[in-house]
Amino acid sequence: MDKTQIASLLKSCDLFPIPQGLKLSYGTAGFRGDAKLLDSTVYRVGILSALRSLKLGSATIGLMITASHNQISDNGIKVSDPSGGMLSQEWEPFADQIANAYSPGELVSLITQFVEKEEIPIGDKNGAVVWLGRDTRPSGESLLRAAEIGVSSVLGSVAIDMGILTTPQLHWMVRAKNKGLKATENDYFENLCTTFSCLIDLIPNNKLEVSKLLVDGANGVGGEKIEMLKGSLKNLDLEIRNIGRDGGVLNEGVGADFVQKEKVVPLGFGLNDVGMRCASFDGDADRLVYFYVPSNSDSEKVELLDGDKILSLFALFIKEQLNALEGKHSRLGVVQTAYANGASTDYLKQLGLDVAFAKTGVKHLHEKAAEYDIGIYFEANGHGTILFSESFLSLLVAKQKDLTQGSEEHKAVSRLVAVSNLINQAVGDALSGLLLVEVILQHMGWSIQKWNELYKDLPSRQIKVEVPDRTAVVTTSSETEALKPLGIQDAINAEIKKYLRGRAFIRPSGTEDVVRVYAEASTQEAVDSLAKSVAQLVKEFLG
Ligand SMILES: CC(=O)N[C@H]1[C@@H](OP(=O)(O)O)O[C@H](CO)[C@@H](O)[C@@H]1O
Ligand SMILES: [Mg+2]
Repeated sequence: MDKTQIASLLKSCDLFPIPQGLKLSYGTAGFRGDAKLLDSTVYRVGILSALRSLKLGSATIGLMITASHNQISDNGIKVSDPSGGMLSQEWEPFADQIANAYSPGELVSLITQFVEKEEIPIGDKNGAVVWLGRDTRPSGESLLRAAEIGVSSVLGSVAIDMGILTTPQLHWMVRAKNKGLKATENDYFENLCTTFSCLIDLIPNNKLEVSKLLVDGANGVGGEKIEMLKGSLKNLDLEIRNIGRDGGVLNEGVGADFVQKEKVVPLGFGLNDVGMRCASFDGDADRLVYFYVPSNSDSEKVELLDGDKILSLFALFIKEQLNALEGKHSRLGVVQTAYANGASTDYLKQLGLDVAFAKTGVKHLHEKAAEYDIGIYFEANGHGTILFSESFLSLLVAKQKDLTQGSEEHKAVSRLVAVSNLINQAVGDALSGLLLVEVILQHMGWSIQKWNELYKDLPSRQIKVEVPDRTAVVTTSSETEALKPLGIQDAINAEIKKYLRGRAFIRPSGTEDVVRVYAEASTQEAVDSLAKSVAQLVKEFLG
């Protein structure tokens, strides 16, 4: 790096001093924390994004300012690689180092070393391009300015403010841009509408009366965006609640994370909605869960259809289309994490599917799913998507041209091609996921209750435990056994043994300052008691 570049960095660096004692880790999905403390972090990730773009031949990189399901006072950053997927994990240690570098001198020296090691061409005629997006958090606008300054402090780099977006919209746009396709927000919406309508037209004997779907927008960006889309969707009757107007607070008693973890109705929903099909987004609309209020309900409890159930519905539909194809045997695989309900895994295996497991965090699931011709991945919390390999998709497109129009095989191939265009292959996307669920339910002629009957969830419970230092918990690579603190796993095993179909594990969260406890057992009473005793052990060993 030459002197001008170093001077430019030192100058902008002075604008964003790092708060005393701040210690951040890239975590499960980027940096997160109290928004008031994040200026320096966002500025530094702006620099990183520009370097990443330069490293990859000035490809467009995405930088999203969001803290997803966290409380409104938090914020955070997610970086999209040119493929639309998460930032390559190889760059995470550098992200950690610069986010925590204390003095401007230390920061610039880390950057200089990294630029040399990675042979990043600063000052070449093509500069970096970084697209910035943010969710609806009030802190987003000023943090976005910090990101812009970070990007621009790398000579010749351009930051473009794409405005308020859902996380998956930005990832989709970055992916499309780098593929040389149309990549505006409007193109995103248009693609959803066209492919959805194409799938609707392929439904055999579609005479169904479409029943209303109630959507909980988490008082965030997802609610706003689906409201924009609503008028252009045929065959879908939507009522959107929790759009963030009427005084509702982002993620407070609403949203996919709340509904999935607490299994109760979000605010704005209740006994008047008994039996209705409902869907819930998280704060940046990359997660989707469904639920309904059961008719025997006398409380706020809901019947939850989580990511596992969405995965099962998708798998069933894709498998049905693949079965209609003659010739090539395709590799369809599904990917889950340790949080997947045991009953869902049994069900998927029973369908004859290849079920693989990955660590928590979509970056891990995505990587694994990309190994198949068609790989479907979902976290239980509702984050997931379907990946089609380039080679398999080319084969489908060629087949679609060759086959006789109107034949069953042609219809099946056309459905698969349309799914590959509808579903956001960059990253899990509540909007595109919702449209696919809706079209499949119409295709099957199923109500939400019928869909729920695919299998019955084993009772499960999740608890967050606050401890002085969550990093004291170290797990095996599968995350299902704790290696540290010493002795805790034996104690957990002793608890598990007391319960029929008992399963439990602990891991430190990568997005919140807590240790997570997950448990399953044959009855709700049993699982509550198992989760409680494991949480107690966490307190004893770490408290
Ligand atoms: C149990 C759980 O839901 N964990 C979530 C949560 O990660 P944690 O590392 O568990 O905090 O946030 C991640 C990002 O949204 C998501 O990928 C993950 O599944
Ligand atoms: Mg999210």
